[in-house]
Amino acid sequence: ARLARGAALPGGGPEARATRLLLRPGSPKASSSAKSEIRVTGVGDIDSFVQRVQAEEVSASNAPIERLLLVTKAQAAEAAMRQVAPRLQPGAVVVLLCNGALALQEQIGVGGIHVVLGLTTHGAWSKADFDVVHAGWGDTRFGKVGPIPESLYQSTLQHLETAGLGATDDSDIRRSLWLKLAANAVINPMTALSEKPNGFILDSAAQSQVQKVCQEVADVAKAMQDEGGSCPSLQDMLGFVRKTASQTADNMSSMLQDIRAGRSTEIDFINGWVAAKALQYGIEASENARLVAMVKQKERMQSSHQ
Ligand SMILES: CC(C)(CO)[C@@H](O)C(=O)[O-]
Repeated sequence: ARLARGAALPGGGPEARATRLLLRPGSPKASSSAKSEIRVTGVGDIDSFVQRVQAEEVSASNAPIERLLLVTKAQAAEAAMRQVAPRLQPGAVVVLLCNGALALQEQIGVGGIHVVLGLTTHGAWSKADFDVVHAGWGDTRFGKVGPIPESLYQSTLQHLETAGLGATDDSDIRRSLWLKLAANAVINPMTALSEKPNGFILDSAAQSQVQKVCQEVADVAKAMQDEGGSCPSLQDMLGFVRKTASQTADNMSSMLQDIRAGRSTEIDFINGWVAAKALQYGIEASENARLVAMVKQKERMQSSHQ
């Protein structure tokens, strides 16, 4: 197996290591009979497996939380943090593994906790509740963004490894998050608007728009360089965007999935954040702003048809 899964863990067995999945209050998933496992079906040579979980509403318990992996949609992250905040132990570690992590990091402020930022470029979609298709192989990495005791950080990485997420430590996570933001700023709105899989952005007809969006993201990254981390160049961003699109060529981006399901999208935390930062720094970002307007218009049209 390319990833070590909970089911294969030594000592304690899968039961002892089941991941606790906290669902939002009133989630219909909490009453599902399938809630003790997540079935993951790999496409092509990607492994299929079953991950044991213990799913319950966040309000079902007051048990203190020492380590939290936040994997909500970007627009749901702030509310989720408010719901778990009373349970977070002083010195707890919150690992943010959401699209738009650079934007969220500014928004999510709970005193007395350590934040670790993560990113993943794996392509996946949900067939049904607790039933996921792993459609494109990618990379998952984590990094420190503030002071955190080294032993606590290392043990958090160990937990993430044990849970099967891989534990690549990225010493320049902000740089990697800028690359990921460029991939999301290009792939997500362009595939949502064209209703095509991720490979669409590799078409020659898409190149001038890809270039414009990346140029604006690179300009904002450069302007914000003083806020920490090194800054990827435009060429680095273009290379990363194309690599991600070819690794996940047949996958439907999360934004296209949201549009098709009549849900709100993460556009405000991706292109919307780039456009807002550009305004703040007096930089031109009209292509990102245009994509925000078009995706919002499509969101409204789709939700009125649901
Ligand atoms: C990497 C990515 C673009 C793959 O589809 C994913 O982050 C997504 O869909 O949001």
